[in-house]
Amino acid sequence: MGKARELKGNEILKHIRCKMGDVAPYVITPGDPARVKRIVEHMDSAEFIAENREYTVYTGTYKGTPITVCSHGIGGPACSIAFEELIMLGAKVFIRVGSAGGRQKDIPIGTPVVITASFRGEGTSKVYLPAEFPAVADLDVTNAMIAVLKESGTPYRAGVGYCRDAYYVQDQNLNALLTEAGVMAAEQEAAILYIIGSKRGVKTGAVVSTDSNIWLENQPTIEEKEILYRQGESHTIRTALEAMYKLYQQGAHEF
Ligand SMILES: O=P(O)(O)O[C@H]1O[C@H](CO)[C@@H](O)[C@H]1O
Ligand SMILES: O=c1cc[nH]c(=O)[nH]1
Repeated sequence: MGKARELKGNEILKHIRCKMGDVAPYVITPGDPARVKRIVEHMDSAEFIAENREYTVYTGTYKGTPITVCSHGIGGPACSIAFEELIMLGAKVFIRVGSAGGRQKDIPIGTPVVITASFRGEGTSKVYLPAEFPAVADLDVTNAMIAVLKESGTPYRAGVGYCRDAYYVQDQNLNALLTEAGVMAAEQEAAILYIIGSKRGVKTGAVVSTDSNIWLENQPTIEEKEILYRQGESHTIRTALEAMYKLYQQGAHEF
């Protein structure tokens, strides 16, 4: 396992602009900085730590669980920087709270999807580990999120995600193949998070709300999609926070 780089003294890291002591062992990472604020609203309290480029960071507690919320931006290079710097500062358990395109016809927009593993259709993760290595979420993190969704009776899906680089390129043959193989949702960061988790020895998982679905015959307007996505997002935020609480009770960060 490759260790994260060690820090020098009170070093402030270049991108997330945090230093030792700023980051909790439990980290929730949305892509969108605006989502950070919507997550933090549900915490007991949270302090603004730093804002630089696409990275906005708050640290606080949820039901006594020490949690940092840090946005990671869009795509592999941006998110890998956030994950690496957070790990250097002591992050141990990650949940990505994201958006994604539904890839099964029966997934309505606004559905929470727990990504249990991810197809590595992007470039960044291959710099860390060869393409044959599976991008898999930590079982305890995944199980905690599924338990929260089951307990609340929220309709959800769980399964393999499709992680990719080029948002505006659609390979229809690959899309059809992956849907046939049961892939649930397409997004751009879960595989990188899971591979960095394996490489650096931290626990990772992801829950996304679908904001679209390429297979729907009647495509909603962007405004209708946003309303449905936000309904799903409220479930993903609650799922991540409650899962972190469960994991903290289990001592998931003690390794
Ligand atoms: O909403 P976030 O978390 O950014 O996730 C998804 O949205 C972005 C693309 O619109 C990509 O980052 C993709 O992974
Ligand atoms: O990558 C992504 C993210 C959100 N929605 C999509 O359709 N694709």
